[in-house]
Amino acid sequence: MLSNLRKFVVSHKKIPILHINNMCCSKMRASLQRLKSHVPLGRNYSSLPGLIGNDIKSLHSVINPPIAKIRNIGIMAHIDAGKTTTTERILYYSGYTRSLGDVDDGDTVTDFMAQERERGITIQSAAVTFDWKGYRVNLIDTPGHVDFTLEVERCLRVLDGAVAVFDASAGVEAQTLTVWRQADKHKIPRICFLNKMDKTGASFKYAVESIREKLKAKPLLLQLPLGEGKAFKGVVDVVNKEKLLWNPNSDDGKDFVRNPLLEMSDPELLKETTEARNALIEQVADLDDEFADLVLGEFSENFDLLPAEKLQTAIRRVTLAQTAVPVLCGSALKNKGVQPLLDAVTVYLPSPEERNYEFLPWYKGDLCALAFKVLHDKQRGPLVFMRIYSGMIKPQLAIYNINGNCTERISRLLLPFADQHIEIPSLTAGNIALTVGLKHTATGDTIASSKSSALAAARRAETEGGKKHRRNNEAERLLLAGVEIPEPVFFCTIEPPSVAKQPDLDYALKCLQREDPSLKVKLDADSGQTVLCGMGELHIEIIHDRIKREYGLETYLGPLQVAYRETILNAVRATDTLDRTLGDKRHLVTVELEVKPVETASVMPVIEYAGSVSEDLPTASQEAIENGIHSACLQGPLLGSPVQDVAVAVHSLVIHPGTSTTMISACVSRCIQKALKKADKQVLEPLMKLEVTVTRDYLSLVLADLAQRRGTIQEIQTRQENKIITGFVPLAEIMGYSTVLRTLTSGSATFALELSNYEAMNPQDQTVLLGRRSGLTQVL
Ligand SMILES: Nc1nc2c(ncn2[C@@H]2O[C@H](COP(=O)(O)OP(=O)(O)OP(=O)(O)O)[C@@H](O)[C@H]2O)c(=O)[nH]1
Repeated sequence: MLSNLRKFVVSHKKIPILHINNMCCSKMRASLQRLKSHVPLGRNYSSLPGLIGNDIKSLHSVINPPIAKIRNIGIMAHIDAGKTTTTERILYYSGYTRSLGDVDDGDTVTDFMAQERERGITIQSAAVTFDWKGYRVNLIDTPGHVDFTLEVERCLRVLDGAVAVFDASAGVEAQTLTVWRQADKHKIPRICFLNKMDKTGASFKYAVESIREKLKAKPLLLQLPLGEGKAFKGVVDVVNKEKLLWNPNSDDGKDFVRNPLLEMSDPELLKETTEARNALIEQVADLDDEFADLVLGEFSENFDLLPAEKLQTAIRRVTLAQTAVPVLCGSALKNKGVQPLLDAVTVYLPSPEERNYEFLPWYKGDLCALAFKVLHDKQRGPLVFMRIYSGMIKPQLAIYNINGNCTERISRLLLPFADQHIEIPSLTAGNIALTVGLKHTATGDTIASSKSSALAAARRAETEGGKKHRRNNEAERLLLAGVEIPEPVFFCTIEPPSVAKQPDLDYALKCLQREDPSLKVKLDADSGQTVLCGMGELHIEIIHDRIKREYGLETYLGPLQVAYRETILNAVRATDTLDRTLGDKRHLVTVELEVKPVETASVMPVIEYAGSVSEDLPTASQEAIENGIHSACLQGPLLGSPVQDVAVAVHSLVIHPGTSTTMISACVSRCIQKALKKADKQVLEPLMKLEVTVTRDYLSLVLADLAQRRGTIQEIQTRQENKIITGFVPLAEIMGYSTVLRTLTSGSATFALELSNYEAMNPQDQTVLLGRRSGLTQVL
C-alpha cells in the first residue's frame, strides 16, 4: 500500500507551496519549496478516494499506522550547526523531496519569498510526515533563534524524541545548551548527530568530550568516523562492526555500501571497533541491570558473541530512560551519514506509547490533544496543527477547547504527508493532525471531545493526583501546560498607515497573537497608541515584516525600548477606603495591607491573608482582591513597568453589604499603589547572557567594546582557533549588536544571547534612565 501512495504522490503534477510565516524557520521551508512547482495549496488537497482507489483497508494502515511505528521527532541545534541541511537530506532520502537543495543559495530563498509575496498565499509547514523503512515519522520544525525559544519549547512539548545536531568542529555551543535544557525539562529522549565531519577542524573526540562535559550527558558511541576533515569518507557502525562507505561519485549520497569489518582487509579498524564495541557494552551494562545480567551471564567470556539486536534493545532502553545518548556522525552537506541517522531514529527513539504522559489515564481514551501551531491561510482560514495524545479526530467533529472554554467544529482533517496535504477520514492517538475550520483555537490550547469529558477527566485528575493537580479552576487542572510564556523584553509602538487602517492592523495583530502567544499587544491608555511587546529585536522585526507581507499593511514602528521592571526595597503598610454611591447603591470598602520585598524573580505577587480576613471570605471577594493586587502590580510607580519580587499581605478588610467586586478590586488596587509609592524603589533591567565566538585577532577589540557596554566577562575559553567569551550584558546596551560585532570583526565573529535575569540598576544609571524616560512617559 505504501508503494501505492508513493506512486500517487510522485505522479501527481500539482505540488503545493508550503509557506514561510516565520522567517527563522524559513530556510528549511524554502529549501523544501524550491523542490516543488509553485501551485497554491488549495488545489492540492488530495481527497481519499482519488488517492487510493477502493483500497480503503490498506489506506488505514498508511494513514493510521500502528502506534508503535510512529516517531514524533524534532531536530534541535545551535545556529548554523546544519539543522536545515540535515533536514533537507532526511526529506530527500525518505522520498519527501525529489532533489537536493543547497542552503547557501541565498537567491533561491529570496526568490521564493518574492513569489510568495506575489501570490499572497500563506501556508506554512510546522510538521512534515514521511515514512522510513515502515515507520511513520512526523518531523516537527523547531526554530533555532533564541528569540523563538518559546516556539522551540512549544514544539518540544509535542515531541516524543529529538535529534540534536552539532557542528563537529565546535562541539556544544550556547544555543545547544539552551535547547538541551529545554529538552531535559520535557524529558525528551535524544540522539546526537555530530555533523560537519568533513569540515577542517572537525574533531569527533573533541565534540564527544564537550557533550560529556558541558551537557553532563553520557555519550554512547554507536559510530566512529572514517577520517576527519577532508579525509572523511564514511562511518563505522560499532554495534554491527560494519564499515559504511559512500560512493565518492554519487552526487546525492544515496549510493553507499555496508560491509562487515574483516580481519583480512581491515585488521586495525576491526581491532579499534571491537574495543569501541566492548566499551559500549560495558557502558550500557553499567546503566541497565537487565543487560548487565545478560552480558555477565551468557556472554561474559566473549562480547563478540553478543548479537547486535540485544545490544540495540539495551541501548534503546537507556536512551528512553535518558540515562545516556547515542552519538552518530556524518556530513549532511557531503551527503554522508544521514541514512544511518534515520535508522537510529526508528530504532532508538520512542513511539508515542512509550512516553509516560501522566494525564493520559484521566481521559480514559477520550480525545485529548494539544494545538501547537496555528497558521493563517488566506483561502482556508486558520489551520491548526494538533498533537493527538488520546482518542481520535475526524472531520465535522465538534471539539471542546479547555483554555477558551468554547466548543467548535473541525471541518476538514489533513495529513501533511510527503508533498501533499492529504485529506483523511480520521486520525488516532500518537499522530500529528492538521485541522481546518477551528476559528477560536490558539497555539497552546488543550482540546477535549466535550466539556463533560473534560470535567470528568478533571475529576479523575483530582482523585488520582490528589493535591498535586489541585488548581483554582477545575478545567485548569487539565491544561497541557509546560510552556510558560516568558514576559517580553522589548516593546515599541506600532502605527497603521492611516487611522482608517487601524481595524485592519488590529485584525492582523489578533491573528498573529493566536499563532504566537509570546507576542503581546497593548493599548497605551495615555496616547491611544498600539504597543507591540516581543522577545527580541528579531521577533519584532519579523512581526513587522509579516504584517506587511501577509496582511498588506505598511506600518510604522516607534523606537525599540527595553521592558524594565521595578521592585521595592522595604516593607510598607497602607490603608484605603473607597466609598461611592452609584444610583441608590452604596459601595464601601476599607482595606489595610502591607507590601514587602521577597525573592521570587516573578511578576506574580505572593498573596497572604491575615487569619481574620481569610475566615469566611467569599470566593468572589477573594478573586476581586487578587485581581486588584495583580492589576496594581502591573504598573509600578517609577516607570509604569511590572513590579516583581513583592508579597502583599492583606491585614484587614471591611466590605459593606452590597458592594460590588469591581469596587473591591479598585480599592485594593489603589491601596497597593499608595503603598508602592511610599516604599523605596528600584528599577530592574533585563540582563542578557552573552556568548561571543571570535578569532584571537579580534579578541581585545570585542572585550573593549563589551566593557563600554557595562558587560561583565565570566570566562574566556579556547576552542580550536577561536576564543569563546561568555558573560553578561544589560539588554539596553546590546541593541543592534549584530551590526556592531560584524563591523568590529569584519564579519568573522558570531554571538548568542539569552535572557538571564532581571537585575537592579546601579543608582547612577537608574537616575539617567528615569531622567530620560520622564520625557517619554506620555508616549508610553
Ligand atoms: N562543511 C560542512 N558544512 C555544512 C554541513 N552542513 C551544513 N553546512 C553548512 O553550514 C552552514 C549552515 O547550515 P544550515 O543547514 O543552514 O544550518 P542551520 O543549523 O539550519 O542554521 P540556522 O537555520 O541558521 O540555525 C551552511 O553554510 C551549510 O552549507 C556539513 O556537513 N559540512
